[in-house]
Amino acid sequence: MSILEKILIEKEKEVKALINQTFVPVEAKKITTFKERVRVANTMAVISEIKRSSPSKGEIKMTVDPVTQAKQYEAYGAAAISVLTDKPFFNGTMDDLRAVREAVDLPILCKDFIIHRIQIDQAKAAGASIILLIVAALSTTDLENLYYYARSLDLEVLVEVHNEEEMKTTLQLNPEIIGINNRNLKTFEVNLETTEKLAAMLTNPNTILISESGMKTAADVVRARDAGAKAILVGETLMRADNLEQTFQKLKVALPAGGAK
Ligand SMILES: O=P(O)(O)OC[C@@H](O)[C@@H](O)c1c[nH]c2ccccc12
Repeated sequence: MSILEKILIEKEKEVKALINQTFVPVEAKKITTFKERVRVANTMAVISEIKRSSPSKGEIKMTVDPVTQAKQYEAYGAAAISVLTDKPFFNGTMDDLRAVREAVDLPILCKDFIIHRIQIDQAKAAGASIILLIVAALSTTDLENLYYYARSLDLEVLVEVHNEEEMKTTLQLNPEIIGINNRNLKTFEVNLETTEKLAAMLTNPNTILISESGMKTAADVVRARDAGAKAILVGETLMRADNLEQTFQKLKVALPAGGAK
């Protein structure tokens, strides 16, 4: 059984426990959307992730304080913050997201494996403004239903793909934001060529393309940029950075002039 299959079994259980629960919403904040931030940016937008551990890397930084980390991300110019909220495999919690929401004024991505509307309700109540839909984890019908449900709640949606077939499915939906995950969630293998290969399939020039996972050096980011990415999603490199300010400087490469739409 692949790790993704194992995770999805756990998610089914979590969803059962969530059904019929109501969630107390955090106080509303007026936040500039991720899409708008990307539109005006002239450097690569960095979605900066809070990730204590992962199935592929084990412990990354178990002692991290999500609020302190998020405030630093904001200070050094993150475009959005991604908070892993999955507990069994990534040691995150929805309370992390809630705390980060109160501490910063950036868009927040709820990084989880969403298979049911109730998780979207929960993420929204905790203060997420972006949710993730992983195409590999969903049937086409569920993908569509969850996508339109999230949009109806005014959430931004990051649709994540890893191969050509998933990209084809996603293009039917024509979402505003597509993330290409360089990491295969079934084997954990990371290959930056994935972004280059799948970006070439994009048809709508207004789609915001995000290259996800495995970004370490400025050269990696330049590759993603040259493939058309306007944003990168970075976890481990930021979590392990000794000097976050310098790391952000390195990752925020210039975008081509007039490239930002
Ligand atoms: O730590 P990295 O290699 O910078 O990766 C960040 C992010 O892309 C990765 O955490 C991720 C991408 N898609 C996911 C889906 C579920 C869990 C995690 C992920």
